[in-house]
Amino acid sequence: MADSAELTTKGLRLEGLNKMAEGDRNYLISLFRTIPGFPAKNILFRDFVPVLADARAYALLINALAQALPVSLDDFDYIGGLESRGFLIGAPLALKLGKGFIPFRKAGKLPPEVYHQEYTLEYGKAAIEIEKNTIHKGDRVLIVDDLIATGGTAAAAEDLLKQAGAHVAGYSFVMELDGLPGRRALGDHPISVLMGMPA
Ligand SMILES: O=P(O)(O)OC[C@H]1O[C@H](OP(=O)(O)OP(=O)(O)O)[C@H](O)[C@@H]1O
Ligand SMILES: Nc1ncnc2[nH]cnc12
Repeated sequence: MADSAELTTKGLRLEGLNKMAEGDRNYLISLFRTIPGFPAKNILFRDFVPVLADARAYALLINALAQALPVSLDDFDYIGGLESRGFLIGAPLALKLGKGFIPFRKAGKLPPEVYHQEYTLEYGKAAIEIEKNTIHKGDRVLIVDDLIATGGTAAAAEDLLKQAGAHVAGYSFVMELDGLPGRRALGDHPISVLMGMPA
């Protein structure tokens, strides 16, 4: 496996991050990493964990997501975070926006009763669940995650909400892997991404 490399603005497609002052943006971007060959051969693993360890960068990231919301605050009731990286940004964003947070967990972690949905990842298969008593018919949920690749995880989140008679209000991602059909899996929902990059 090759060494990890710092992300630079070169090669990035800036969307939500365009709104940030250049100095802050370059600082934030310098704390993302790319690890080639992890967790499988031919995968460029895009990693934002170093951002979390840096108080300034973490705050910049959550502020950027709040500035780039794909819908207005009145258009959703909850933020839904996708385990596990989606928790690390979804929960602080929910607190900042004054919304409740719903964890979409990997299968087998939540007590019954749950809604259950299987899906396919860029490098494997998985299933996610939500607790039946945390979500109700008609609820509108803004789904938050660090990254959209194939869109399988984010689409599974919508399938889970449908089982409850609830709705996706929109999707908010930090990173989008360009060249993969992620957005096509999400229909017409409003989507915001902070930046796109090669898959
Ligand atoms: O668009 P997709 O092809 O579905 O891929 C994106 C998903 O993959 C990663 O999560 P992962 O399942 O690796 O779990 P983790 O957050 O627990 O690391 C990432 O955090 C997204 O949730
Ligand atoms: N290339 C990638 N890097 C980080 N997380 C991912 N999840 C799915 N694909 C990924």
